[in-house]
Amino acid sequence: DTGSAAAVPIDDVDIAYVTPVTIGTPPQTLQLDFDTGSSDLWVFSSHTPASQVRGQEIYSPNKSSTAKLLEGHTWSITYGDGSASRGNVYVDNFTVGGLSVAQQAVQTAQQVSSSFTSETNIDGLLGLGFSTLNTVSPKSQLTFFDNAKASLDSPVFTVDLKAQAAGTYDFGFIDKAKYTGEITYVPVNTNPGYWTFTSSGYAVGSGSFSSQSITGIADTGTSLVYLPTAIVTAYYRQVSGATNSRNYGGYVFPCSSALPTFTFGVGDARFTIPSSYISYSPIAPGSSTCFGGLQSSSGLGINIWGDVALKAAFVVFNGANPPTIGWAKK
Ligand SMILES: Cc1cc(CN)n(C)n1
Repeated sequence: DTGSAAAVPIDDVDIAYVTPVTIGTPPQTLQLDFDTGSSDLWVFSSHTPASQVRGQEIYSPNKSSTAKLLEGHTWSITYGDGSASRGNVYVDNFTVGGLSVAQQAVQTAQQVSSSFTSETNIDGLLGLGFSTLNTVSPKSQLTFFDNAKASLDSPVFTVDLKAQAAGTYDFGFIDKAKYTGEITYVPVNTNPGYWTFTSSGYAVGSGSFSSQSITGIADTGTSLVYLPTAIVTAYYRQVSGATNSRNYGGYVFPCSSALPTFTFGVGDARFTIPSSYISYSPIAPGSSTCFGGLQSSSGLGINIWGDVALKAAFVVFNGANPPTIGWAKK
C-alpha cells in the first residue's frame, strides 16, 4: 500500500500545515496537523465543550457505525509551546490519502487549551513520532504510521513542505519527482521518541561552514528552527538592528533589514534556508518589526529543526529497523 496527501499552510506565514483525513463510517473529514514531534492522534470531537470549539470540524463517534469506545482509556498531552489537550479514546477506520487503517486509536478531546481553540484551522493532530511517546493510559496506542507500516510497500513516509504552497506527505514510497540529487541518510536516535539526528554544522550567509555536531529533532509540528545560542547570535550579528527581545520572546529585527541565508549540514550535504523563510513574520500585523524564523533553543533543552528548515528540503522518515532520516535538495 501507499498513500499521499496534501500539506496545506494554515496562514500566510506557514505557522502550521494541515492534511485532510477521513474517520469512521460514513467518513468524516477533518484537517489535522501532522506532527513528527509527538505521537498522539487527537481530534476535536462531540466530546469537546462547545465553548472550546471555534469553527473546527469535529469527529462524532456516535455517528460512525465502526467506532468503538476504548473502555477506561484516557489521554493528556502538553506540547513544547505550552498548548495542551486531554480526553478519551475510540478506535475507528482511518484513512489518509487513500491509505487506510481499520482500527486506528482516535483520541477524542474533552478539553483543549485556548491556543487550540483559537487555531480555528486545525481540527487536531496526527502524531508521527515514535509510539513510545503516546500518552494513552492504561495501554498506550500506536501511531497511524506504525499501524500502517506492515502494509506499506516500504516502511517510510516523506515530507515535502513548501513556503505558502501545498506540499505533500507520502506514505510507503519515495517519489523521485519530489527531489534532486542524492538523499543523504543519517542515523536516528529514537530516545526519547523523537526523530533525533545530528547535523554536521552550519554557515551564516556566504560565511565559512563551521563543522560541529548539532543534535536535534526533525519536527513538522514546530514552525521555527531552534538552535544553540552561540549559533543564533552568530547569525543575528549579521542583521542590522537585530535584538533578542524579552518582550517578544526572541530575536526581532527591522523588517527592512537584509537577512543572510542559513545553511545546515547533514553529513556531507548542505541545505540552505532562504532569507525569506527567516524573515518569519511582523510581530503584529503591519508592524515594521519582524520576528526571526531562527531562534535560540536555550530555554527548550532540545534543538528543533521545524518547518522553517523542513521547507528547504525533501525529508525521508525511514521507519525500518534501525530507523534513519534522509535529506535531499528539491
Ligand atoms: C501543538 C504543537 C505541536 C508541537 C510540536 N510537536 N508544538 C510545539 N505545538
